Amino acid sequence: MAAVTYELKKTCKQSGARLGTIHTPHGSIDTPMFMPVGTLATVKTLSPEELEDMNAQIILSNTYHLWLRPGEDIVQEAGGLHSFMNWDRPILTDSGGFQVFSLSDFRNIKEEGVHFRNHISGEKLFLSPEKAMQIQNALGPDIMMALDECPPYPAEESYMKASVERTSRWAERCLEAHQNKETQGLFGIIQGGEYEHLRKQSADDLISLDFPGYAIGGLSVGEPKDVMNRVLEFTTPLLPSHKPRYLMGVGSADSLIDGAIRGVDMFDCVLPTRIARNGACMTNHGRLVVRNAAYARDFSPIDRDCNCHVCRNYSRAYIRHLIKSNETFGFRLTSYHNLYFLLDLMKKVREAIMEDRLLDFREEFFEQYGFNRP
Ligand SMILES: C=CCOC(=O)Nc1nc2cc3[nH]c(NC)nc3cc2c(=O)[nH]1
Repeated sequence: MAAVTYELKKTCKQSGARLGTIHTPHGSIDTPMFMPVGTLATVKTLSPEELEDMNAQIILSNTYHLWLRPGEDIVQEAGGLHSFMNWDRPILTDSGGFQVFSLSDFRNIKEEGVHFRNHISGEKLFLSPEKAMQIQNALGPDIMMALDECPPYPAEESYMKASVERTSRWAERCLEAHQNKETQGLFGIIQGGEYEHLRKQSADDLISLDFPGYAIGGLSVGEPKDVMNRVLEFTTPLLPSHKPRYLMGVGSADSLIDGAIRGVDMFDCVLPTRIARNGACMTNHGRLVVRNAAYARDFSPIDRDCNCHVCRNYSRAYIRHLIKSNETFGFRLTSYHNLYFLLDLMKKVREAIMEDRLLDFREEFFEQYGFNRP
């Protein structure tokens, strides 16, 4: 029995969107869905109980970061990530190092793997497909990601072609090195940049390896949104409809809706918790920077149309005061609200697909949120 399976439940009549359920050893996940990011085995400032309260179905953690701190051996001795962080729902690990790999000064990609610097100590490190699998097998997530190269944007077509071919060879090496096939699913990552024929080549290579799910990589790396949407338009149809599709690193409200419309099932992004720590909040009426002086005497909730615990119990004035005072509780309140907002948005997206009205929902949401119309 495969560790991770996907059940396609309904295809939207208005668009390429679909409803499904991903079954994993730690539970099932209704899609399309958003994954809160817990880089160092914690979704910053929030407890597992709070994540369950807001109906987070799955969270993401980072291979590279946990390899460095505390080390996958310690997590393994704790019984794996679920025991270590007291989270008994599904977990997905990605590299989390794509910034390090692509941005670090000393970064050298060879056939055997990637050489780069530890972003904390500066010491030289080496990560191969086999090492990435050994770390993830030790961490014990329900879904692991094959090691790939995420080229910078833009990239020369010749560079991208060579990179896609190496990523396909690395994907095969990851499959060979995979130890716990019965309890951990391994997803392949499609690359190819904005080149349609390279996306096809990458998809064909990885589909032939029969992964239980596929990620669309190489996006949300600085390209304009219309480029991302165009790449999704011709890439998602290349992927099997009976397997999940995961768009890596995407998490703004408009991109989640536009990705779902194009057939994406899974999303992750640090955006909601990262901007929260800067005192910025996602609301149904656009972004609200609650630390601004304008809110000093504003005793209304962050978002009058949000039903979360924070919006029902705390005011903008109070949260602004905490953020300005650098009070941890302030960051907890903005982080809780932002994650709730995106998880609730994906619930509304699933409902809209069920009622075959996702494009209408997009119009309404974009209008209310103030996104410039297409
Ligand atoms: C164990 C190794 C598993 O390898 C990976 O996780 N690889 C990988 N991660 C990404 C992360 C991204 N975040 C964004 N934007 C914020 N774009 C991303 C693109 C990629 C990508 O193309 N590949």
